[in-house]
Parts: sequence; C-alpha cells; structure tokens
Amino acid sequence: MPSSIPSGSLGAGGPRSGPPAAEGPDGGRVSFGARLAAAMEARGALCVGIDPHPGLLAAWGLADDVQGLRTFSQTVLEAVAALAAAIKPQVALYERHGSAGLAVLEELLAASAQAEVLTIADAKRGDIGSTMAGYADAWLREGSALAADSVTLSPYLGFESLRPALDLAAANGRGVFVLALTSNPEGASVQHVGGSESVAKRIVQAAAQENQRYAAAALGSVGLVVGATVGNALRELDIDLAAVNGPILAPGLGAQGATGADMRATFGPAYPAVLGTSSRGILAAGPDIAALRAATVETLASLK
Ligand SMILES: O=c1ccn([C@@H]2O[C@H](COP(=O)(O)O)[C@@H](O)[C@H]2O)c(=O)[nH]1
Repeated sequence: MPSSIPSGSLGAGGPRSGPPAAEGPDGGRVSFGARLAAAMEARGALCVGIDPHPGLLAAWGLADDVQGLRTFSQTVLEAVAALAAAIKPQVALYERHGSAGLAVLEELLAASAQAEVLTIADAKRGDIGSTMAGYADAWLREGSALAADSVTLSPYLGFESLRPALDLAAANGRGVFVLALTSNPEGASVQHVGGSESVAKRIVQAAAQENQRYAAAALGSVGLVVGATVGNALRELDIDLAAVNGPILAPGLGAQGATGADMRATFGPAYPAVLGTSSRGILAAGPDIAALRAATVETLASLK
C-alpha cells in the first residue's frame, strides 16, 4: 500500500479529455468558470464526491484511520479522475482524523491537480470578513497546502462577509460555490424565509451581480449550491438561476433520492449550468475500481 497518493499514475480510466491548461494566453490562469465549463463539455456534468464515512471505510474493508482514509481517497481518484468533471472531497470527513487527516486531504488535492481533475473542497466556510480572509488564504491562495480549484462557502453571516474569498478566487483563477438552497429539508426554515423575496433569492442575486462584476464571458466563477432535491422551490420562490451565469452545484443525486430526471425538471432552463454531484451513490460500488467507474458512467448517463 503506498504511503501517499501517487500523482503520476492517476486517472488511467480511459481516453483523456481534461480541462484546459491552467495558463491563459496572457500567462494568467484561465478562470475557474471557463475551466469547469470545458470539463463539463468534455466529460459531462458530474462531480464525484469523496466522502470517507466510517461506514463506507468499513464496507470497503478499510480501517477507520489515516491509512484507511488515504487508501479510500487514492482509490476513488484513480477510478474517476478521467471520467468526472470534478471531484468534491468532504472536508469534515478528513478533519475528523485531525492533522493527519488534513495531510491526506492535501495529498488528494495535489494528486488531483496532477491528474487534471478539478477540485471542489466542500468546507462550507463562512465567518466575519477578517476571519474569512484566513479561510480564503487556506483554500484559495496559490501555494497553500490546501489550495483547491474551488471551495464551498456559507453566506449566512451576510454575502458580503465572503468578500475576501470572492476577491482571492477571482485574482487566482479559482472559484467558489455559495450555499443558496441546500439539499436537506431543514434548509427551507432559513433559506425560504421572505417568500418571493426570500433569503435564498438574495444570495442568488448577489452571486449573479458578482459574476457581472468580473464580466465573466462564458461561465462565471461564482457558483451556487442548489440541491437536486429542492423540487418546486425555485418556482415557488421566483428564483431565476439562468440569470446567475455561474455553475450550479447540485447535491442530492443518488443517496438523497434525486434522479437525473428530477434534476432536469427542477432546474429547467438553468440545467446546462448544473453540475450534479453524488457521493455515497457512487462510492457504495467500491472498492473495486471497475465497479466505481461503472457507477460513475451510469450516473453520468442519467444526467444527459
Ligand atoms: O446542500 C448540500 C450541500 C452539500 N452537501 C454535501 O454533498 C455531499 C452529498 O453526499 P451524498 O452521499 O451524495 O448524499 C455531502 O458531502 C454533503 O455534505 C449536500 O448533501 N447538500
């Protein structure tokens, strides 16, 4: 068993058609939105979540320790790096192993960059602006050990409190996904407040403004999280996701019950910008790499 995630041997799952190179024509990094749009075009609109729950580690015959975590992460990356538009490690499930768990996450992020698959660190960070600058530095600064292509953010201290992350992401060709309508049923008790002028609608409008501010040509780099399970909420709350011009990360596919057909009905005209994400629904097929790939291909097909 290797002691760290190897970077050179990953993503051997089939013909490579990865995201564009990180360097733009002016020597700067191509924006996250443009890189994600290219990856979705080339591979399809699926993000595979890497959620090393204790129960999954056990089901895979792995110990609930740092070596189990590393083997799990390495196996999923090897299986899906060439198939998925992005991977989304669930940060909480690395944090629960302490500093050694975070070191495995650092290895996974570095190996994913080598394997040319985009990363979404699902950290759901949010705090007052001065502290937010610390989170931005950790997840979005060039050279940070935990730097990912993008990170999930919670706007419930006010959208503008996210400013340090929004600005650092834009400066570095990275992206963010801001929680708007989450996939869990409890989210409605906060996010639906205000009816046709709901909290969620304000978040969506703020993200749209942000993408305009940076004059995103194709797809902006300020994305939203909208659950695949939200049903009619977008219509009930009069929310126009198509106007956001940013990617919509949609958890809830698979283990939480949503299907590709549900997603097409839920998102309507915004569907081309939707990146479905599934964790347990795909991970349950492991640890066999061929089975993980088959589950990924099947999920991808359901999204077409
Ligand atoms: O609204 C949200 C935001 C984030 N998540 C995260 O996505 C995955 C879903 O896992 P499944 O196994 O596919 O259900 C998990 O990491 C959540 O924390 C979400 O579910 N809903």
